[in-house]
Amino acid sequence: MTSRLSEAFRAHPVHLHHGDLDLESVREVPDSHAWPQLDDYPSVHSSFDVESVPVIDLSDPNAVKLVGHACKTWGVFQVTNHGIPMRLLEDVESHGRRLFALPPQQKLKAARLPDGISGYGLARISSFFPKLMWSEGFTIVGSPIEHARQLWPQDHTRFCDVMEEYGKCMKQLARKLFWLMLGSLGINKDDINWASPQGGESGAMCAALQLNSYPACPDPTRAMGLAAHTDSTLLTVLYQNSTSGLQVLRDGAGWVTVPPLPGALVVNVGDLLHILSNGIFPSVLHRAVVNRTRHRLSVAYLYGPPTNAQISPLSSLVDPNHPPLYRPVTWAEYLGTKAKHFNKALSSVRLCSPLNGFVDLNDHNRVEVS
Ligand SMILES: C=C1C[C@]23C[C@H]1CC[C@H]2[C@@]12CCC[C@@](C)(C(=O)O1)[C@H]2[C@@H]3C(=O)O
Ligand SMILES: O=C(O)CCC(=O)C(=O)O
Ligand SMILES: [Fe+2]
Repeated sequence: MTSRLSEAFRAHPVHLHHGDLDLESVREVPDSHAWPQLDDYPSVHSSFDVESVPVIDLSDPNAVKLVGHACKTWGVFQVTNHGIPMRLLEDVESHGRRLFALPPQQKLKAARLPDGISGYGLARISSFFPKLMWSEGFTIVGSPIEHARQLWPQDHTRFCDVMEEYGKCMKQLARKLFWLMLGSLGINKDDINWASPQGGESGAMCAALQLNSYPACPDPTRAMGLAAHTDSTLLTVLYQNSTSGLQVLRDGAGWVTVPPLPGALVVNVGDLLHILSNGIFPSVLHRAVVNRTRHRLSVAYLYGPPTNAQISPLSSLVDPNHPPLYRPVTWAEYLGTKAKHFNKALSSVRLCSPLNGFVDLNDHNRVEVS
């Protein structure tokens, strides 16, 4: 059976009520958006006493080693000298702003369908929480042209052109990052048949572009921008504007803010790379918090394998002391599992071998069997 990324959610429709609330204009956090226990872990802001997310210069001759270390210890890092022109980042940001600044009724014309993947709407994961998040999103898979026409009947091409160019540049960067990450594990292009430029027999690599908008919030201590999650990707490349909000969960340290650095991009390991690395790279839990005075925008490039390629722990990382921790799964299947089980998706594909002793979840450590 073959399927496309856009079909991944056919079997798992989510019916989210978009509501009539315009977050831009409310003066107080309404009950529908008030989260009772926001701080399940203490929040730390980068300061001298706390380690911060690594920043890696991609032109550094040591880049492979640095990337490998960051992936093993954090599952996230920032990159500079990544080759994406600043002008393009600014254009994507301004077109994103232009989209979210449209009147609510106009945006809803491009609403994501319950069983669809692209379009405007609340984060898919909203259905798992009793309270709504303080954000709006717009997801692009393939061409955004149909939705853009709904948004701007007279003038949709500028938006489409910028997003298309951004997608192309991101694809190259994501590919480069993917091979740097795997290179650090001693894996090269001959070791994975589905990852050749044409995708071997299973088709080309797939991706989604996610624009996220977080309006300023009258009481950020009670609202959640985007609830804690891991990405169902191989890796994600995130552009965040100059307003901070992204936080990653660090073992033993709590939530660590990833500070926006001008021109830098945030790269995180997703669930599928965690599986591929047989647990060596943690899929980092992250969330977005909101700001009292500033509107925040982020753009995530969610990079994955061909939708029907079987992803399983790489054979060179498996031996009697390191049994495979996960069963093979396709991206299409995994997205369905995520739609159903959300943060338990990863443990649901974990092999419960008596050897590895039912270790649950993305435990951030490889299980050593002696
Ligand atoms: C290719 C993807 C990956 C998706 C689903 C689909 C399109 C949109 C992505 C996100 C983006 C926002 C967080 C997330 C958790 C969500 O709700 O939508 C992501 C999800 C995933 O990584 O699972
Ligand atoms: O806005 C952010 O910083 C995080 C966005 C994110 O995690 C996502 O789109 O998957
Ligand atoms: Fe994410």
